[in-house]
Amino acid sequence: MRKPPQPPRSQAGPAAWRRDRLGVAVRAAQQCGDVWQLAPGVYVAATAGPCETVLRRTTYEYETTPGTFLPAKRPDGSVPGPTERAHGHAARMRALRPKAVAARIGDIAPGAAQFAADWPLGQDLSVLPRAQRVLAGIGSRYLFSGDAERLQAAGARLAEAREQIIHSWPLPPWVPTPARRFLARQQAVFDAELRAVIDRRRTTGRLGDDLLGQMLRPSSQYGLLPDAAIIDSLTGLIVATAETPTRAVGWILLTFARHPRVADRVAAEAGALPADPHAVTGAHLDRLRYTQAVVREVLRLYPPNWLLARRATAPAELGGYPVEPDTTVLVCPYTAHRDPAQHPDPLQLRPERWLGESGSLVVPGVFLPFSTGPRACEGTAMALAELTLIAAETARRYHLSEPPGPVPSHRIATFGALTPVGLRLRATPRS
Ligand code: HEM
Repeated sequence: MRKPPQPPRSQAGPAAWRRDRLGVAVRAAQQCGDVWQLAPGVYVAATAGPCETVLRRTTYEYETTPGTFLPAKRPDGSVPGPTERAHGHAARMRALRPKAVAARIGDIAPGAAQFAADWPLGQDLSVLPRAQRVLAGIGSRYLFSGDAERLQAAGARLAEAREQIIHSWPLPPWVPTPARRFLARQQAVFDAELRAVIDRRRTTGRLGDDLLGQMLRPSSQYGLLPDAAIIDSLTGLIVATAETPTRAVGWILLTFARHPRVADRVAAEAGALPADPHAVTGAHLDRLRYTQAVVREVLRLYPPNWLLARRATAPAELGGYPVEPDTTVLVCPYTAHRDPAQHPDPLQLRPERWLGESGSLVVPGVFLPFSTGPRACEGTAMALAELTLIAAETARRYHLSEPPGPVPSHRIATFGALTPVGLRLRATPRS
């Protein structure tokens, strides 16, 4: 059977992969083209066409692998059926679709402004932990409004437990490692807190207009969503609202430090935002066109999920090669985004490529930071809104710079994500 090309072992064997995954992926895409083989039974989709095919055919010929936000299987081994999945998706999207997000900008903007306003001056600040705290706060408010405080602490511990699992050694699933026991304990605490909130809202009849409220409402098509599905969804969402956007904030702020002229233009545009963040509306956000272009350009260059994993469930074809069931297919937005056929001068930061002649936003080529197809990111609109506001509020207050001296401001980690680990930046007030 015809197989995709495999780069020489010295360049892409297990040792090279462990040392420098990103470098291996970039070189292999240059040498081998659209689809290449990392190991027997592990294919990598490197360019736009194959990446989009795999993502769009997920749930048909491919499935997501465990570890993504909404697991295929519950911890008790039960599997939500297709109707329950569709129902859960519809309930979440009632609160996450672009119009719903635009209507709740007033819940997002104060957190974004606070992130900027509270930046401690005169020191090299460790950016990611602070961004994570603020994003977790914005996320919890969006999910739980008045109950946010109660659930945020348990949610943060759950996210921490999940992080430990991602970075622990991959032992068979039945081994009760300390990290797995910690995760199970934190999941139980979060479940109990959330159940208490759900019970209270049902008893009082005040379901709420937040995401939880949308999930508690019956749908005309499906009726009431089972509690297990609500808890699953909110477990995934509480992690999703803080985890990936934190990395994106890191890349955006690092970009400001390295491209001061881009930051200046964002700052000028942000001057039109109301001084009171509670007064910010969807219309204000819409007008931040250049800032939105910068956010997209940074996500193109540094997709926080640079490699997405799928498993073939049925015979398929990819880039002219047959794919057998059980093959792992890795989708690489990082190399797809840096293909000159999609984005000319792909290594250059050029926010203007996202702006059409009339200044409106356009999509100039492949753009997969949020994936695409049936399992694409449900939080795209919310993420773009909060990243745009955090970028605008920070740039309008400060010049950012990397600490001087021989120590790098961050190191790039690519284990399950593309992260500027340990990123430190210094802020100097504008004017
Ligand atoms: C910069 C910010 C974000 C990025 C880059 C991002 C990216 C992604 C990507 C690539 C996936 C697909 C993962 C895969 O296919 O394996 C995904 C899934 C998901 N994201 Fe996001 N995300 C972001 C923020 C958010 C936010 C703020 C939320 C919630 C409000 C969210 C909710 C979800 C959910 C629920 C899924 C799972 C969808 C499913 O499995 O059907 N994400 N995200």
